[in-house]
Amino acid sequence: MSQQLAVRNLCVRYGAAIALHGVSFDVATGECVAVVGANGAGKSTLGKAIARLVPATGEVRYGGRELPRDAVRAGVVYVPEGRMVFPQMTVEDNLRVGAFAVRRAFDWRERRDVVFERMPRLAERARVRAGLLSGGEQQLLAIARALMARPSLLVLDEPSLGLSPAAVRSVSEFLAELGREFSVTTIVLEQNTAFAARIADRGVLLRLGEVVESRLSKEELADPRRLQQKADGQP
Ligand SMILES: Nc1ncnc2c1ncn2[C@@H]1O[C@H](COP(=O)(O)OP(=O)(O)OP(=O)(O)O)[C@@H](O)[C@H]1O
Repeated sequence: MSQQLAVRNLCVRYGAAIALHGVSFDVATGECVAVVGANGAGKSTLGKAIARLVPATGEVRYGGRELPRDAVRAGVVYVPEGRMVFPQMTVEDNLRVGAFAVRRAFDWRERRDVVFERMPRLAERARVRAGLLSGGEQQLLAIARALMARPSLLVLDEPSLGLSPAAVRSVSEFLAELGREFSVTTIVLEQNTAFAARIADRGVLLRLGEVVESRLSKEELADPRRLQQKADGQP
């Protein structure tokens, strides 16, 4: 698999506070990589820095080139935590807004049909106001809205946050197939390591803004004791 994303020596400061400190890792085309770490480790900051939503120093190279400021146009879309669908708008209109994120002219209806075909639960609720959907359905809608921009790299911030165990299961089932269904590379920023282990090919462990380990196996992701040992610097 070719290397698609190369993050090199990424640093982000919020005033005097350093949130990311020389972060480097790669993601290959079609991979699903989970970035895990405790509260405040820098996961969201890393996702936003990759998607060019916060100022950073260092390099984000995508497809061999420096990722431009307008990352969405280059195919990189960030889905914030907390779902943030437009509650008063229908499911379909939420998708339509997602298509407007890219300024290329294309038929949004065609893309909607592709998304609905793979997400029948949303298709059945096309005319329902998004605020009436369950938490899990809203999370799926947030992902679907991002897919409307036809990304090649999706950065998902805590997709399991605030969901019931059943909703976590249905979102993880969808995400596990996402790469194949939509030819998309995925970075999932997660505190829920059991969820991360279910969907990701491997993990990157962050601690206090630094990468502790960039090649965690699925088995390591699923083992909280092992992760804690690594975060504590034990071999
Ligand atoms: N806008 C901001 N201004 C100042 N400090 C910030 C800002 N955003 C984040 N931080 C700080 O940067 C550090 C990393 O935060 P970040 O949200 O990236 O971590 P996280 O791993 O995503 O945490 P969580 O899992 O709690 O969402 C934290 O110490 C946080 O307080």
